[in-house]
Amino acid sequence: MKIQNLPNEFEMARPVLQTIESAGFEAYFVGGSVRDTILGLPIHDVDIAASAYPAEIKELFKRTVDTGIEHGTVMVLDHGNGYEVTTFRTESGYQDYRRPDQVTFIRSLDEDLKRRDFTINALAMREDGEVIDLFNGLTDLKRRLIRAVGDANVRFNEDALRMMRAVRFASKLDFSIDPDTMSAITTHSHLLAKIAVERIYTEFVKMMMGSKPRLGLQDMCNTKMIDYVPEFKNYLPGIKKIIALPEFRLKNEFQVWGLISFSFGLNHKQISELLKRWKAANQTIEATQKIVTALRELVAHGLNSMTLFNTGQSLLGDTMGVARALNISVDETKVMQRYDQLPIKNVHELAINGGDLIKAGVLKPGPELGRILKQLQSVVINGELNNDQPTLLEHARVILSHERKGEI
Ligand SMILES: Nc1ccn([C@@H]2O[C@H](COP(=O)(O)OP(=O)(O)OP(=O)(O)O)[C@@H](O)[C@H]2O)c(=O)n1
Ligand SMILES: [Mg+2]
Repeated sequence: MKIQNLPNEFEMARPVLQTIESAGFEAYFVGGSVRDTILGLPIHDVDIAASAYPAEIKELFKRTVDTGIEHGTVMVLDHGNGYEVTTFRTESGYQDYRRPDQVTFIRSLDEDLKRRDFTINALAMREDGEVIDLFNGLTDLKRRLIRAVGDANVRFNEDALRMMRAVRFASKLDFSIDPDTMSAITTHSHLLAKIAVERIYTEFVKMMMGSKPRLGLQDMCNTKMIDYVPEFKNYLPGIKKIIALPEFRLKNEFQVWGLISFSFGLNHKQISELLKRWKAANQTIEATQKIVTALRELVAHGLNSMTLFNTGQSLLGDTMGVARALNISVDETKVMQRYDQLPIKNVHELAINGGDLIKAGVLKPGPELGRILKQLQSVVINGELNNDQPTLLEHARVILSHERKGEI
């Protein structure tokens, strides 16, 4: 098959392939970009595989970076763009079912394609658009099937993460998993316990952001993979709840963890514990906590102004996204209108700051300042007082005098 009208990303990279080929080597586009182009999906980057060894690639181009040279990958810089060129290789010395320790560079495309995970990922494309398809990947793309290259048991023994990749691609592309491949996943699901949590995290989040996340979770349950993700231990009822939801789409990582934490019924501390076990970034933990707080209020009595303020516009958008997924009915326009009408959107918009309070002789520098400012901020946000400096100075004085009287 020959693909006509290649997306621009391929056109831009074409000179790199031509340079390699004119030196007498072979070069192809490989991996996800070929798969996604045939499916008519947008692509982000192109991967190139070549028969030239890394040292030979480096001789052919003026500017290269050794991004992963021990695995055969050299980044070629061309017209301001970087292209990863990986030497054809076989992988050996897989240790503990993780990524290979050793790779052997080879000159044969066939051997390189043979070591790849799924038939739809084992396509190679020449710079003119001609597709090399040794394992019926094109048929599987048409049948919408995830099928291991060769013996699925061998593929998953080589790299157990591939089992998560199978459910990730099935969810992302709305494909089914070939029965032999599925049964090999069930046989080897325990090997997932050996995989670093960070690698599972990436695949899991991508799966949840796919078009069929519920099927992905169901597949993880059916194959028992879920039992070997210790981060989900004790949360099976929550997972079942998500599977029982109507079909949904999530836009980003925050929405994924928001949906999960809400469905698991977690409080802030539990969210932090769960996500720390997943080695999530602090930003993700905080965002998830805010989304869950907002969701709880939405369900209970509607969002209060302080929560609108604390959540912020972008995470409010994510909260609406999760509410939609959870089938919680919300008047989204009204929520956003109320946010737009908040008297201040961030702490800098408050008409008074610590310096002003000190200058006016209300307070001395110290920890009291922050506390009083927080109170002023909250009366403004709740609409109890106007956001102007004299009013707020006066209110600060009132708070302090009440407090002092209270102390006596
Ligand atoms: N555990 C893995 C990871 C990758 N690959 C091969 O390396 C290619 C590139 O890997 P990667 O970029 O991780 O995946 P893509 O298929 O390109 O998907 P994505 O859209 O997520 O980049 C895959 O297509 C596949 O041929 C593999 O065989 N086994
Ligand atoms: Mg890729």
